[in-house]
Amino acid sequence: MADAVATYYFRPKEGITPEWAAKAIAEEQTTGTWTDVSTREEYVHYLDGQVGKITPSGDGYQVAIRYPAEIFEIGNIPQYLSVFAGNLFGLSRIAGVRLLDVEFPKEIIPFKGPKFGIEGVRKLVGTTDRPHVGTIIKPKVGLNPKDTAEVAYEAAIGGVDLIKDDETLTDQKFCPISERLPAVMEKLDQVKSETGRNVLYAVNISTAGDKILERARQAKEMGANMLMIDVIVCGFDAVRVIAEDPSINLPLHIHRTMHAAITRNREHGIAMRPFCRLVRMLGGDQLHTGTVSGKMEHDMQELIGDNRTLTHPWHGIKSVFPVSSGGIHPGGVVEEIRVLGSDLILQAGGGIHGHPDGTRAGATAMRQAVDAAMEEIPLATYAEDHNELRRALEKWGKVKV
Ligand SMILES: O=C(O)[C@@](O)(COP(=O)(O)O)[C@H](O)[C@H](O)COP(=O)(O)O
Ligand SMILES: [Mg+2]
Repeated sequence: MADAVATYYFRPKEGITPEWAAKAIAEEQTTGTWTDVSTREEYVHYLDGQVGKITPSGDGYQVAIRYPAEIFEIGNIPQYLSVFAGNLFGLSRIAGVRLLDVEFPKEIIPFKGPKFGIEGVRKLVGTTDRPHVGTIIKPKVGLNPKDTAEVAYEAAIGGVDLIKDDETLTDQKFCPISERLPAVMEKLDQVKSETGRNVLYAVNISTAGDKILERARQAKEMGANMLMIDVIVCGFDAVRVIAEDPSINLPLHIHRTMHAAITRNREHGIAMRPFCRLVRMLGGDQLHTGTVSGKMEHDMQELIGDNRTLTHPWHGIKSVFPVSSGGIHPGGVVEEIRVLGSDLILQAGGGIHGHPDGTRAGATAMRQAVDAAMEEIPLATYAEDHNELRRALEKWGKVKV
């Protein structure tokens, strides 16, 4: 069986050699600890982590550590994470260590991956190559089910392909799923009969581990056409549980709220790339990865690589739609598409509901910006005879990255 290979950036503390630090990581994550122990029988050494070539990188070093496939309990994602992303982060003689990526051999991926993927989601929405436009209901929380459905209708009739709950909205008393979901789906049925367009609504089913499957099944019963999971706070395996359930068969929109506590620090933590691989193998159909023009901290080269990890051929597993979200507005759309391509979901909350003429105009302005980009017409030119876009550019301007 092929091994898994994890690549780390690390910076040893003063007086500690990179060789010592790399070995400490490999030991800590496999059969070793801080001192030699008499109980480590010869026959366990086939599970030892193997330190690869150490190369200088910025203020620190990069190293690839090989983990024998036998160390993994096949299919147990929490156990996988404990090996390549476990205690190593706490080792005091290492000033900082960041997991950059993991090469997973097929043998340790007994999962089916996305049920829909980019192709399947495009089929549901009826597109072939243009980016999808999505919106997040704003304000994040507080609206009652009736007003939520009204906002959803305005965004859908304005042209969005996707509507989603915000990451903090679940089943609170002021907007219970049992009222919100049917109300929104009724409005989307109305949009379908008025326009022929099939708009997806990602209802947020994030909840406790022992409840999430039942909540997903109930949402399906209530007519959901897409589900949303906050993967970091729910746990990666929650995605697998929902994706693998044959009775659910709905596309999964994966939000990564809390990720930045782990991914943002370039000296210490876990980059987004390993999370992209996990979400892809476990069955997420869409995943937030970041923007090049928005409000959240981002690194363009890392982001391009993360999106490639979701969309490029990989062990025969379906692709995942990257979601560019967070401070997105029509003035940034052209740059997002120029840098990240058109297999992309451009998602705007403030950038749609903050439009001077309201949600419907905001949605239309986003679609117009996408059309301008796809037809390679300068945004300002396109805005001359597209009023919604013109008004958006007046308010937020154009972005250049
Ligand atoms: O709450 C928000 O901020 C958003 O709804 C965006 O709203 P706006 O469009 O109004 O900014 C999303 O949660 C972020 O995109 C998450 O960040 P990321 O995609 O980086 O995980
Ligand atoms: Mg949000």
